[in-house]
Amino acid sequence: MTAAAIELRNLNKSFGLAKIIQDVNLEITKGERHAIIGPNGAGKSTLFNLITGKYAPTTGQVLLHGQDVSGKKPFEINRMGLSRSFQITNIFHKMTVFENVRCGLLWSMGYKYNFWTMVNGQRELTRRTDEILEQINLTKRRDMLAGALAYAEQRALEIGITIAGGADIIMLDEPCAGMSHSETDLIVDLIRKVTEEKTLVVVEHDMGVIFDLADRISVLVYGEIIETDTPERVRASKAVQEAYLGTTLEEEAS
Ligand SMILES: Nc1ncnc2c1ncn2[C@@H]1O[C@H](COP(=O)(O)OP(=O)(O)OP(=O)(O)O)[C@@H](O)[C@H]1O
Repeated sequence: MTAAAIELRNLNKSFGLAKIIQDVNLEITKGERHAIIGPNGAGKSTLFNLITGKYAPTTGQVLLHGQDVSGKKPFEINRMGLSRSFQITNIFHKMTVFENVRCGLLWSMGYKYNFWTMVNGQRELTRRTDEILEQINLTKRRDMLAGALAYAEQRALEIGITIAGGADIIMLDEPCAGMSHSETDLIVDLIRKVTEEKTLVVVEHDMGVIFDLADRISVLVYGEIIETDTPERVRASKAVQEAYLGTTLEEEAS
C-alpha cells in the first residue's frame, strides 16, 4: 500500500498551558483535495503551520509520503515536495509578475537570492515561467509590477509562486479571503486546474469554495477533528451543524 501524502499521528500543540491542537489523527491520500474547516479560533492555522513546519508539534508526528518530518524546518519540508501559500498575500510588489513567478522557480531550484547574474538566457526558466503565467491567467500582466495588480490577481500570482517549484503537495491558506463571488469562482477554477494530479490541502472560511472544491473535509472544533468525510456527509452531519452554533452549513454555503 502506498503511504498517504500527509499523515498526522496523535498530533498535539500547546502554547503555554493552552492546548490548541489535541490528538489529531488524519490521513490525506495522494491526489486528494482536502479542506480543513472549523469555527474561528478552532486551530486551523495552527494545524496548517504544524504540517508546513512553521510550528513543531508538542507531541505526535507529521509524515509526508511516509517520512517523519516532525520538527523539520519549513524549507526542508518544502524541499521534500510541499509548498504553501500564506493567508496574507506574499508577493514581491516591486518586481514584475514574471519576475515573481521566476523567483518562485529559482527558489525551488536552490538558487535562492544569488541568481540575478545567472538568470539571463536561461531559456528553460523563461519557458517554465511563461507556462505558469498561462496557467494562472496572468500572461497579459506579465511585465506589470505585481503591486499594481488587482487583489484577486495578486492572489492568483501567489498561487502561481506556490506551484512554481513543482511541489506535489500544495497547501493554501484562505485563498479566497476578501474576494467577490465572481472572483472566488475564477480562483476556484484556477486552483482546480493547477492542482490536477497533486494533493491539495486548503483552509478556507468560504463554505461555497469548500463544498465545490474538496473531495473530503475535516472539521476542526476546539483543536480536535470531529469529522472527516465527503462534503455531502459533512453537510448532513448533526455534530458539525452543532459546532457551527446554529448556523447551518447550507446557510454558510449560500
Ligand atoms: N503563536 C501562538 N501563541 C499563542 N496562542 C496562539 C498562537 N497561535 C494561535 N494561538 C491561539 O490558538 C487558537 C487557535 O488559533 P488559530 O489561528 O490556529 O485558529 P483558526 O481556526 O485558524 O482561527 P481563524 O478561523 O480565526 O483564523 C487561538 O485561541 C489563538 O489565540
